[in-house]
Amino acid sequence: MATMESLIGLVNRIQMACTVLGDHGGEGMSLWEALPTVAVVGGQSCGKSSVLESIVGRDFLPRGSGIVTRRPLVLQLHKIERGTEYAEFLHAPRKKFTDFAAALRKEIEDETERLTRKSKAISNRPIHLCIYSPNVVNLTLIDLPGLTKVAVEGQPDSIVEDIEMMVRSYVDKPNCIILAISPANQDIATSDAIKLAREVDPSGDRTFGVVTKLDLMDAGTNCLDVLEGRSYKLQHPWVGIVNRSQADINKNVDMMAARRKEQEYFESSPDYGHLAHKMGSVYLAKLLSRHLESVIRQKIPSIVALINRNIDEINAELDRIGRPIGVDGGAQLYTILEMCRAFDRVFKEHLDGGRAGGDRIYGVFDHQLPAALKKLPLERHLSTSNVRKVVSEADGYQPHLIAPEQGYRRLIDGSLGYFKGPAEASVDAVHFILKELVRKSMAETVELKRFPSLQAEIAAASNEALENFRDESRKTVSRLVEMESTYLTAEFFRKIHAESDNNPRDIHNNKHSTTSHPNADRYNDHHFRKIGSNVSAYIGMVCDTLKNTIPKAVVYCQVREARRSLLNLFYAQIGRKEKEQLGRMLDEDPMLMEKKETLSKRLHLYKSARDEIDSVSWK
Ligand SMILES: Nc1nc2c(ncn2[C@@H]2O[C@H](COP(=O)(O)OP(=O)(O)OP(=O)(O)O)[C@@H](O)[C@H]2O)c(=O)[nH]1
Repeated sequence: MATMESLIGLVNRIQMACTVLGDHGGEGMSLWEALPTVAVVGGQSCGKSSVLESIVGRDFLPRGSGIVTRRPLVLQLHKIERGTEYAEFLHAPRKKFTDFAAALRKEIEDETERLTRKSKAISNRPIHLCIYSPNVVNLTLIDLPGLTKVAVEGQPDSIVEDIEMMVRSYVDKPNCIILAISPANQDIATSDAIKLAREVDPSGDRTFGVVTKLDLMDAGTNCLDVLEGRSYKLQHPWVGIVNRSQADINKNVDMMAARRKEQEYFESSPDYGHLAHKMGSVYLAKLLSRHLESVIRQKIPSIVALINRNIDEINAELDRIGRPIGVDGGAQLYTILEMCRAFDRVFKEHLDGGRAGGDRIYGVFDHQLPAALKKLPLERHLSTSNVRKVVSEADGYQPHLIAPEQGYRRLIDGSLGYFKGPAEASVDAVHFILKELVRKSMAETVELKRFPSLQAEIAAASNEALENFRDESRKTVSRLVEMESTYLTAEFFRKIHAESDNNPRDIHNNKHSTTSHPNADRYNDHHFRKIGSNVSAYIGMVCDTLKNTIPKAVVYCQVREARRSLLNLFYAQIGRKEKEQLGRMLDEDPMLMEKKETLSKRLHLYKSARDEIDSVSWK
C-alpha cells in the first residue's frame, strides 16, 4: 500500500496542475472533478473559518463582517517533518509567506479582490494556497463562501443564489467529501449545511458532520443527540468542536493554546468526556486525512482510466489540428530552422544524388553546351569573304606587311563574341534546374506541408539567392570569355608561322603564301582562307578550353553556392524578425495556436499525473 503522504501528496500535485490549467470543473468530466476533495460548507458565522484555522493550527483567514470568503480557497496542507511553517500561493509561486496573521491574510484578501473587484461579488475561480507545516496532516480542503440568506449593503441581490450555486457546484460532485459545519446553539434541523448535504448526499456517505460552538450552548443542554448520531444519521461519526470565542480572538489567544483548551474542554466535560478522544479539531483533521486517503486509494483506478482516456482524446485532437509550436520566439525560431534543415536536406539529396535532378546539371555541360558551341556561326564568320572584309577593313589604306595582326585580332574578337551566348545559356539552364529543384524539394519536405507561409518565404529567399548566384556566375563566365580575347596565346600563332615556314610543300604549293609574298597577294583568296583556318584553329583551341572552364565556373558560382548557402539569406532575414512575424511565418492562427497550446499543456498535465501515479510505490 502506498503511504498516506504519497497518496494525498499525489492528489495535491494533480490538483495544483489542474488549477494552473484553469481545469477546475465545468464542461465535461475534468480531472479535477475526478479527484476527491473536501469542501467546507456552512451558514454564515457557523465557525467555518475557525474550524479551518484550527485544523491548520494558525490564524490566516480574512476576517470581517458580511461575506468574507468570496472565492473558493483550495487549501492544501503538507506535513513537513521539521522547520518553520510557510505558505505559498499558486498565483505567486516562489514567494514564501511566514507571517500568516498579517501578510498571508492580506494576500488572500487581495487575491479575492483581484478577480471580484471591490464589488463584493463572488467568483468560481479558486485561490490555491499550500501550507507546509509540522503541525498539519496532509489534507486538501476547499473553503467556500458561507451560505447566507440576505445580501448586505453593497452586494448584488443575486449573491444569495450565487453562493448557493457555487457551493452546490462543488458538493454536487460525487467525489466531493462534504464537511458540513453547524453551530451547536442552533437546531440541527435548520442547519444550512445539513440541509444542503441531505439534498446532495441523502445516504450520508460522503458527509462529515461537524458541530461548533458546543461551549455556547445553554446551560443544562447538550449536543449528545447530534454527536451520537441520533438527530441526524450519517455514515461517518459526528465531530464536536470548540473554537476560540470572539473574546479569545480579541485577546489573541494563540492557536496552539486554543487546541489545548479545546482538548481540556472535552476531557473535563461531564457530557462529552466519554467522547473526548473522538472530538476536537486535531481529531477531525486526522479523521478527514484518513478518509481522504482511503477514498483516493479507491479512486485511483478510475482516475487512471480517466487520464488515459483524456490523453487519447487530446492526442487524437492534436493529430488532427497539428502539434503546437512553442509560444516563445525562441521555440518558433527553432521550429523554423528545423524546417529549413529538413528542406535543405532534401535539396542536397537532389544535387548530390539519391533524388533525381543533379544529373540534369551534368546534362547541360555534357550536351547542351557542346551542342550550342558547335552551332556557333563561326564558319560564316571565318569564311574567306568575311575574312577578306575584316582584314581589309582592319588594314585601312596601308596593307599589312607580314601577318595581318589587326585582322587576326578582329577576327578572333569577333569569333569569341559568339561564345557569350552559350556561356550565359549554360548559366541560365543550370539556374532553371536549381529553381526547379527548390520547387521540388519544397513539395517533398513533409515537415513543411503544414506551413504554406513558411514555404513561400523559404522559396522566395531561395530563389533570390539563386538569382544572386546566377548574376555572379554570369559575370564569371563572361569574364572567362573576355579573358580569352584580351590576351591571345602568341605561342599558337608563332607555331603556325614556324610550321608554314618549315613546310616546303606549303611554300612550293603556295607561291603566294603570306610569309613569302604578303604584299603581292593581298587580295588572294588563299591568303584569306589561310588566315581563316588559322583563326579557326585558334578558336577551336579556345573553344575546348571554354567547354571545360564554363562548367567549372557555373558549378563554382551556382551549384556549390546553392549547396552550401542557399538559405543563408533566409537565415539572415529571420534573425531580424520579431516573435509576431515568426508566428505569422508559421501560419499559426492565434485562436488555433492558443487551442493547441492549451491542449498540449493539458496533455502534459495528464501525462505527468500518470507518471506521478505510476511513481507512487505500491507494495
Ligand atoms: N465560543 C465560541 N465561539 C466560536 C466558535 N466557533 C466560532 N466562534 C465564533 O464565531 C464567530 C464566527 O466564526 P467564524 O469562524 O468567523 O465563522 P465563519 O463561518 O467562518 O463566518 P463567515 O465566514 O463570516 O461566514 C467568531 O467570532 C468566532 O470566534 C466556538 O466553537 N465557540
